[in-house]
Amino acid sequence: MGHIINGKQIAAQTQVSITERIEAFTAETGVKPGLTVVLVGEDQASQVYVRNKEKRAVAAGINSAVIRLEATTSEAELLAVVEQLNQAEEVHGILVQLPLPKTIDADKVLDRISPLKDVDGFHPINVGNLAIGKEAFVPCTPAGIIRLIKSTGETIAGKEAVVVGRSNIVGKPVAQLLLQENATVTIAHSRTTDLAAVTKRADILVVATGLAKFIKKEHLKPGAIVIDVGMDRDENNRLCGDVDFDDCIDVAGYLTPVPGGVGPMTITMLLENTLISAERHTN
Ligand SMILES: Nc1nc2c(c(=O)[nH]1)N[C@@H](CN(C=O)c1ccc(C(=O)N[C@@H](CCC(=O)O)C(=O)O)cc1)CN2
Ligand SMILES: [Mg+2]
Repeated sequence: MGHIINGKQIAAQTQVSITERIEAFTAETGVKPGLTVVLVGEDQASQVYVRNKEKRAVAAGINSAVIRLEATTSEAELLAVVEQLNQAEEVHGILVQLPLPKTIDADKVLDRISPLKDVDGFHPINVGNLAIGKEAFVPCTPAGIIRLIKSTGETIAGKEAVVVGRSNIVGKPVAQLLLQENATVTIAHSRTTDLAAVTKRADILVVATGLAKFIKKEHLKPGAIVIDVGMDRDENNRLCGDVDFDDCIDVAGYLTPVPGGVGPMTITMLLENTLISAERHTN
């Protein structure tokens, strides 16, 4: 039976060390890292995530604020809010919660966030800097995935890593990070011919397809580290991942559960990015 990677526990442990670092930073500089999250509309899941971000940020010693805007907010109004936050000295991190209402062009909004405060790592400058190995804010979910892989104690360098999914917020950046760790990286996607032949090569398999229980044991190399980024609903409307956990746990070497795997690390990495931003803004 494979080991379950307990993301909830690793996230909590990591939060303790980030809290200590924030405490030391604030004691030394008199500056409290500041994070402002902007939430537009009534999306139920987003409300929960934003509340969790606020709670965990406060617990870590971050000055946390949430700006809640009506679903009818115009793109121009949202851009004006972002502009204000770009100028606000006490705000080190800005995060606009996704998804945004369809009436707003999300790319336009993300492009307007100062790259120096872009703790989500979604701004094209940060995306580009990550790709060329320069200092960048690393997107939170991919950063958390690397921590979870490292928590196994296995080396990444030289391993075959396969990422299934090519989104800008998970697939592409996690592939960049695995490459930085000297893995041999393949990105597979919905148009990949014979997916199982590709995934079976993977010592490290990261799955971000959005398809419930899509990956079965037939897709795995025995002993692989399998990271499930999915947040889907099964036939009983229960939260599940892109990997069929029960089918795969006996073949995988390590597997993240859903819930309790990748998700909790996303917020932890946001706290770390906020601290990093405060450090960069403070001489
Ligand atoms: N601006 C951003 N928007 C969104 C991001 C993001 O990183 N930046 N990611 C997701 C939402 N998200 C954080 O914002 C997020 C999603 C899920 C979790 C999490 O801990 N999930 C739990 C399960 C929760 C449940 O029961 O529903 C888990 O996996 O254990 C944290 C953060 C989209 N938007
Ligand atoms: Mg999870």
